[in-house]
Amino acid sequence: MKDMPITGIRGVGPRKAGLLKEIGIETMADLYDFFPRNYLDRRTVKNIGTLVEGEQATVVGKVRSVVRQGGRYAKARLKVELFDKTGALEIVWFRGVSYFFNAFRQGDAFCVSGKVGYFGQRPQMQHPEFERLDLEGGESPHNGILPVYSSSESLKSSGLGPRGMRGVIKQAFSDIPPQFNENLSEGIISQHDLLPINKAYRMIHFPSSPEMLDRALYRFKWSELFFAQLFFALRRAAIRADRSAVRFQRSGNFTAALYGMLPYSMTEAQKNAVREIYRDLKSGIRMNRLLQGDVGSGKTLVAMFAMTLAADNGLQSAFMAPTEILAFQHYMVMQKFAEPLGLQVGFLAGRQQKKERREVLEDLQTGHLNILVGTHAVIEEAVRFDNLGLAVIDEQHRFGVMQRKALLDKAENPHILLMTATPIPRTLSMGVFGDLDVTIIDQLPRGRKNVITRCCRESDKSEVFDFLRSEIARGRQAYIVYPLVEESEKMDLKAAKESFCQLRETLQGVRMGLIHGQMSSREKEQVMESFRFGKLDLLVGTTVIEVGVDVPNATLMVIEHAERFGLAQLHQLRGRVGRGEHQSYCFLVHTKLGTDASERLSAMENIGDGFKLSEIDAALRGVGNVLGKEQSGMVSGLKIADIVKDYDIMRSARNAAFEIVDRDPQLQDHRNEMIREYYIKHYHGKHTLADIG
Ligand SMILES: Nc1ncnc2c1ncn2[C@@H]1O[C@H](COP(=O)(O)OP(=O)(O)OP(=O)(O)O)[C@@H](O)[C@H]1O
Repeated sequence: MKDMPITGIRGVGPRKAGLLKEIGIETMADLYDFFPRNYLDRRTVKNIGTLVEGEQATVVGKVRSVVRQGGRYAKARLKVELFDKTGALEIVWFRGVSYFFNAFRQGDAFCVSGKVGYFGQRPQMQHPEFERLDLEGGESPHNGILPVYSSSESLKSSGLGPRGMRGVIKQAFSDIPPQFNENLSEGIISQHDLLPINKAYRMIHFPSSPEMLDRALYRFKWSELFFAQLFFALRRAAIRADRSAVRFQRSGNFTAALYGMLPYSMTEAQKNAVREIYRDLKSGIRMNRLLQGDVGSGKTLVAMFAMTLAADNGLQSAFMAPTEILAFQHYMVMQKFAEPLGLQVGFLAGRQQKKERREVLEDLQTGHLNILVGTHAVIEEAVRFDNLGLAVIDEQHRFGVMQRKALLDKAENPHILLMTATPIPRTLSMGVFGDLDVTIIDQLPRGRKNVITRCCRESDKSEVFDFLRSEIARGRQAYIVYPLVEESEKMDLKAAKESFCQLRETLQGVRMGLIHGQMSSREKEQVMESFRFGKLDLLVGTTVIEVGVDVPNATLMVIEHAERFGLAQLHQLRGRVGRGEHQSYCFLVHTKLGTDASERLSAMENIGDGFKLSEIDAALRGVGNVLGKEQSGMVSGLKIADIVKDYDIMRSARNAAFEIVDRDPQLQDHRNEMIREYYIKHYHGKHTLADIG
């Protein structure tokens, strides 16, 4: 029945069916699932006499007059006067005058929504949303709630505007009253006080009261989020059910020695992260954990502890980073820790000489190497481990699913530690990383000071340079970063190179280096190394210095054309300073500022916490854009629920989903049959961000 074409509905012929197909409605089921985009209800309908300037309001009234003005030489406009028993409202159109002229007829009733302005003493709305009502037919928001369906210009002109759609859907429900298959168990429905599915469908289309509408919306949001979380719960259970991951039995000498040689005390957040990871590794269940930390929070050390525990248990670790600069930097840090412990660390990247590479591969295969650090070179076919027990993937979102999987395929069932320095709002974590265990490092090492951040104009640059000189005179180092975006890559690079030449003139005596993506890996690494070892005072570059670069003596970051960067990127760039005990500074140099850019830069001036900034970013750009394509899988699939606004509903649905899977990991219990059926139909075969095991 639900698969039947909509031409079965009285009044829907081939022409209307063709138009509906354009908006994705072909079958009866599509039509039932075409939920209203909005509702007009008596809680929001106001009397015309009570309208207040500036408010967004809905009114219902009858057309008293329709006047068309202007035309050939003067600007055309249409004025419609709408009245109710408390007053009159003027509605004005400056565009689409002919179309609207035909839409309004004297005596017809309309419901209009828009922003209230005042013209003289009279309330006015310009270009409001409107709907014709059939008051005699009982269509009045005063009598109940009126669903408003999305429509398009072509649908409207063919009688399928919101009103026409209402008619079609009403007909669909009354011709043969549909029966929907319940997809939640009785237990869940009563425990969470949800509307049964048949009632929920009816109430979402034809709510009998505002309360019923709220309950119908709640039911659909809840079940949508429930199945999304069930997907996570089942994925997680499947990974945990696989008990073949090696149990790391004990912390041994290496771990103790690493702890003993630390030049600083670990933060509580670092200690907690290590504890959680150790608990996983020793549990005998495969670890699948994401370590999310703000910039400079010390994730590398946490990873080092995990890899040291692997070594204590005679197992190898792999550490994969997205760029050579990063991989090499990690290699050096790990080498520094590992050498005194007697652990062997190898490095693998595309640029290596054949002989060097052969030696690394041999040492890896014979088990001589404890840790292999590298770029995606570590997933190449020729790379064979003796006994890989732990795979660490830094900046995990910069690798594709296949690349991450390739690393895990290097052993039977290695434990997985994913890392990211791009915080996402905590509230989103549950919806995005729902099947991963997440550890957050939200504390910076003791003694770190906030990076003092200031916006300045091009014209203030000479002061910025004076400051830069004084920092360098005090033995500190600095970065100047230029934007480089794909669309204008050539021009941007040219600008960065030219600016570098000019800077040489302006900042004579300052030892400076240039770094950008078109240099060879070796050239880049040479410049980086000179900077790291203090042979350069100033590093001028494009965003290759964005993520992970760690030079604690650098205290000044100047970002040119800061208005062109996103918030997350600005925060990452700023994170390159403030990594040692010295007070650090960030100057955001900008030219013209639009509203969004100005909000971004002011957020940077006032907020240092990456998690808070990510929330602002999500509010400014939308959740989907912040998460990026791959990460927003579940978010973009949501039809009715909103991952941010419906956070509480998600929490309730998630608890329910995880409880069920805890008790019944295969959904075999007959009480879960309906859930299972629906799940298999809609979710089977999909994958998540963590779906790499
Ligand atoms: N507990 C600590 N006390 C003092 N310094 C620390 C501590 N932990 C790490 N560090 C130092 O802080 C700096 C940042 O650490 P690390 O490079 O691991 O940060 P991160 O979390 O990877 O940050 P990013 O993502 O910005 O690269 C390093 O120089 C490191 O030696």
